[in-house]
This record gives sequence, structure tokens and C-alpha cells, in this order.
Amino acid sequence: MTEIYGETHGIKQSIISTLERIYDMSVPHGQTISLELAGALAEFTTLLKREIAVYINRRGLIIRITVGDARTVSLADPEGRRALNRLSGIRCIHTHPGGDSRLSSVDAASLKEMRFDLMVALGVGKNEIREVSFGYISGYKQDSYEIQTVGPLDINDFIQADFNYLVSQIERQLENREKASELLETERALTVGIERQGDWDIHDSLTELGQLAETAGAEVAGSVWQKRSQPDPAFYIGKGKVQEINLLRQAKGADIIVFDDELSPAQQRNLEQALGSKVIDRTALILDIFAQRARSHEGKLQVELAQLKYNLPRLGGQGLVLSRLGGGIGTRGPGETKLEVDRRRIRTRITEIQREIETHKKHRKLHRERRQESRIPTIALVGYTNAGKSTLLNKLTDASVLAEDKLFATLDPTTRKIRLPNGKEALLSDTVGFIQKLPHQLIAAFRGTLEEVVQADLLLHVIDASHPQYQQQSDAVYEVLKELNAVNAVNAVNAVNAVNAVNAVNVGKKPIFTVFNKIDKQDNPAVIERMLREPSSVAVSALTGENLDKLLDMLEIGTKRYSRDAVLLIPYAESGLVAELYETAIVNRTEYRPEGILVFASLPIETRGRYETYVAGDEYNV
Ligand SMILES: Nc1nc2c(ncn2[C@@H]2O[C@H](COP(=O)(O)OP(=O)(O)OP(=O)(O)O)[C@@H](O)[C@H]2O)c(=O)[nH]1
Ligand SMILES: [Mg+2]
Repeated sequence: MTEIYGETHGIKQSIISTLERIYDMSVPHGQTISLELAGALAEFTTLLKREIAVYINRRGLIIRITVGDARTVSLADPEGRRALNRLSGIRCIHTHPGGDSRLSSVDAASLKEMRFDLMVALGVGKNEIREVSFGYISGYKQDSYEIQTVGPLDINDFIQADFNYLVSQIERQLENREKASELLETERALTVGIERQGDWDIHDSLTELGQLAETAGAEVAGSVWQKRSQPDPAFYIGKGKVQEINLLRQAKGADIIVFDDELSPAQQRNLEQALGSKVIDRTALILDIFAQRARSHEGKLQVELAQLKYNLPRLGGQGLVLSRLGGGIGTRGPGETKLEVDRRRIRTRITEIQREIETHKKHRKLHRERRQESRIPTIALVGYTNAGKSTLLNKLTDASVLAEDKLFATLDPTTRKIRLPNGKEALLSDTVGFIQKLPHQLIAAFRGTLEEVVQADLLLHVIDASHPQYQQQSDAVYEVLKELNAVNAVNAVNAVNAVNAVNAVNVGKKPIFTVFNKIDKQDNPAVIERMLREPSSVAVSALTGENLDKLLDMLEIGTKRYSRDAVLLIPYAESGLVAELYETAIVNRTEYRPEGILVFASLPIETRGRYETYVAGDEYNV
């Protein structure tokens, strides 16, 4: 077949003849279009000032070339009609002479009607391809095909993308379309990890990874691990293991492989190519869970930011993210929409989000300052995910924060007033739970929210005492605290030393109390006794309320330790100090006397020395 179809009238026969030579250009397997073909299309488009379309089958052969924009009519089923639940097996690549590659409504309509594997538009200007956009069928809902469009992208990013995986995923889903209204419902996952010295026990880590995969909505079909001193730079695991995973994947019908560490973009790409299957890592999994769970506007922004930052270096033009366009874990953003996959747009969005988060942060700061003015000490609950922080907050403050037996039930901070036995009040904040290998992007993005922790006067570290790995979980919490503190340049050194201690009082200047929770489930009294040998610790059950009175007593002492009530007499000549005290201490009231200004304040211990000479007595005779 060497005929040129469409609006060919008025085109010189000599040009038609050279156009016909395009039929000789085949596209190598695994590529969507070759550079040579793209170049030829750009030239002819510039010359003719008309759209040119080529239709390519899965063997890479060009089966039809048309001029003009009538795309559905001219392609009369060249390879025989395929079953309705299959794609046509043909991709349409065509040019837009105006330079703008975005798909038109005609493009979208013919994609649906012809069920092309892909509909690709090349934006052409002056003999070259300026940008590329493409669309594909992403599902079948209410009797019609849904499509997803992507781009504009750079031609170099697009050219090597391998869409075979995407196309096969779509076809698989279309085959079950009576059952499935959406692509990729439950993904079947294999978990993969390596066993290293000094790490978590591999079984514990993979069990947790499996829980994470289930929380994200996948089903765990099996797991594979290997002993190695360090990950392989190209494949994370050994090459032989890759083959083993491939066999297991086929045997178990798994469609997604989840790795227990963060993979480098290269490892991920290599693995995806070697396994011909979607590959994600622990970080992407955690980000996906956060994306599904984020509720507040700020929470959603933070997660989206972390996801975009994670994806950016992974858009290597190798089809890595493209291969995931089908949907499922790793593609979901915190809104209803899928994650952006275009580099330029990702960068713009990152800047946008950062700006918005900054505004939120300022509001939060104002809010906190106002709260500080209300002179109430603040306590932050920290701890491993599922330790019982929200349950404890609910029990102590009659709040109704969602608490459930799931990882990452809480993402947004909640702060409630709590009354201490001596009648004084404190503020108690619930925060997002931590986990081992918590993604850096996430910690960075959540810094605004985690300010509650950084700024609190006192930390309450909640540990699930019934969990077999409570020690390691506790260490992981200190790791995150360290990272947070390092970021904020507070207490970094001390926190490092505390990493291996299950319990550390006073990490830097911030006191930490340890709450061993769920003792109703821990029936070995020796274990509890051993836990309580740690200083500043208490064993409670947030569920039954056992020992919560002890915890409150401890908080009373803790908040007292933080400050000491004193009355200061500030001479009028130094009245600037009063403003300073408002900043550094809790000022309860002031009185103007002939001899100076009386300030009734609670002084943080560390500022005590500075004001010593002004102390007029604990109880000034008023
Ligand atoms: N048996 C028992 N279960 C508890 C106790 N405290 C909490 N739980 C259960 O542990 C699960 C997790 O509790 P949450 O309060 O949601 O834990 P969290 O620390 O807020 O978890 P994230 O928000 O995911 O970080 C829930 O099913 C609670 O009912 C306890 O003292 N005893
Ligand atoms: Mg919670």
C-alpha cells in the first residue's frame, strides 16, 4: 500500500511521490515513533501547511498516510475489525501545523471511535516538532470509552517511551469491562526486600510493607527477599532474583511489584523494563496512601507537593511514568485527578503549591502566636503509626478524632484543650504518625503541619507496648524527630544520641515523656515492668482508661517543669523587658506600680537566669 489518502488535491505529483516514501520507514519495536519519521512529518507539514497523519500497526509498519484532518473516515479498518473489547492495534500519529500539540475534540472523538492504541499529535513549527501530546483510552464507563490526555511533552522525552505495557493493561481491562467500570481495580502485589545487617528484620519489614500495600488498596500475592550487604545499583536486588520475581509474578498473576526501599530512578526503570510490570517503591506507596487519605486542603497540598517532587526525577522520558498511566497505586493524586506527568507543568505546579503552603504556614504561625499569648503550655503527641495517639487524645479531651486500626489514620493535626489535675490547662495536639523509612519528601512537605511537634513545650511519645517491634518503632520515631529537628536546627545533637534509647528524657531542651500504650493487650507483667524502668514513662491503656490519671499527673509535673510561676518587678527604665517577656514567657497579668511594672509570669526554665535579678518573690504581696 503506497497511496496517499485524504485532501491531496492541488499537491504536486512530485511531492506525493516523496510523501509515499514514508511508507518505507518502519518504527523499531518498543518505540512509538522514530526520529526520522517525526522529522519527515515535520518537513512535509511545513511544506504543505496541512495536517499529515500516519497509522502504524503493532509491528511498527506504516499502514496508511493521510493528508488533512478527516481521520475517522479514511481509515476503513485496514486489518479487519477487531473484537469490541480490544483496541484497534493501530496508533495514529498526526501533525498540527499551528505548533500547538494539544488534542482537538476531533482527535478525541476519533480516538474513541477507532479505539486507537494511542492518538499522538505533534505540534509543528518551521520544519521541527515543537511539542507532543497524546491520548489513550483509560476505561469504559456508562457505555462509552473514557480517555486520558497527556502533554505537551518534549519530543525527546516522548520518543523513547514504550507504550506496550500501557496498551496491554488497557486491553486486559477492556476484556473484563462488564465487571470493571474502571481500570485496575484491585492490584495484586509482590513485595520485595533485602536483608541487611543492622536493619529491621526482613520479615517484619515486609509484613509492614504488605500492610501498607493493603492500606493502599492492593492485595499481597507473595514476597521475595535476598540477603545483601547493599542494594545493587542497577536492579536493587541481584539479577538472578529479578528472574525469580518474574516467574513468581506470572505464577501468582501479580501486576505490581513493591520494593521495600526507595529505588533510584534508574533502578526503577531497569526493573520495570526487566519485569515488564509496574514497579513501585515504599516511598511511592506511602505517598499514595497519604494521597488517598488527605482531607484538609493543606494536607492535600502537602501530599501533592511530595508526590510531584518524587515523580519529577523519574520522568526520564523512558516511559516509566507513562507506563503507569493506566492508573492504580502511584498514579493517584490527593484530589479526584490523576497526577500530572508533564515536566513543565509539574514545575509550575510545584511553585504554585509551595507558595500556597507558605501562606498556610504564616496563618498557622499567627495562630500559634495567638495561642502562646493565651499562655497555655502545649503538648504534642508523637509516635509510630497505629500506636494509639488519636485514641489517647479522644480519651483525654473528649475529642472525636478518627481512630482506627489502619496505618496513617490521622494526617491532619488536631489540637484540643486538656485540663490537668491542678486545674490548669494545656493544649494537646495529635499529629500524623511516623513509620520507618518515612519519605524525606513527605517530611519536608509536612514540615508546616509538624511545626506543632517542633514548637511544642513537651512531647508525649506514644508507643504500642503490645507490638512485637515496639523497640524498632520507637527508634524510627526518634529518627524522624531527629530529621525534623535537624531541619529546624534544634536539639539535633542530642536527638542523635537518643536514637537507640527507647526512652529519652529531655531530647535537647524539649522534654519527652514516654507513654507505653495498649497494656491491656500486653499480659506479660515483666515486660511492662522493664518498660517502666525507663525514666519519665508511664504504662496506660487509652482504650480502657487504665493509668490515665498517672499520665495526667505526669503531664502536670511536666508542664510545671517547663515553667515556674514568678512575679517580676521591672523598673520603668527597662520597660522594654516587658515586651520581651511576652515573647519568651507566659505573662499572666501586669500591674503598674510606682516602683515599676509588676509582671506575673510563668518563666520557661531556660530563661530563668536572665530574669533572676528582677524576681520580686514567688508571691508578691499585692
Ligand atoms: N487494645 C487496645 N487498642 C488500642 C489502644 N489504643 C488504641 N488502640 C487501637 O489501636 C488502633 C490505632 O489507634 P489510633 O488512635 O488510630 O492510632 P494512631 O496512633 O492515631 O494512628 P495513626 O493516626 O495512624 O498514626 C485503633 O484500632 C485503636 O482502637 C489501647 O490502649 N488498647
Ligand atoms: Mg491517629
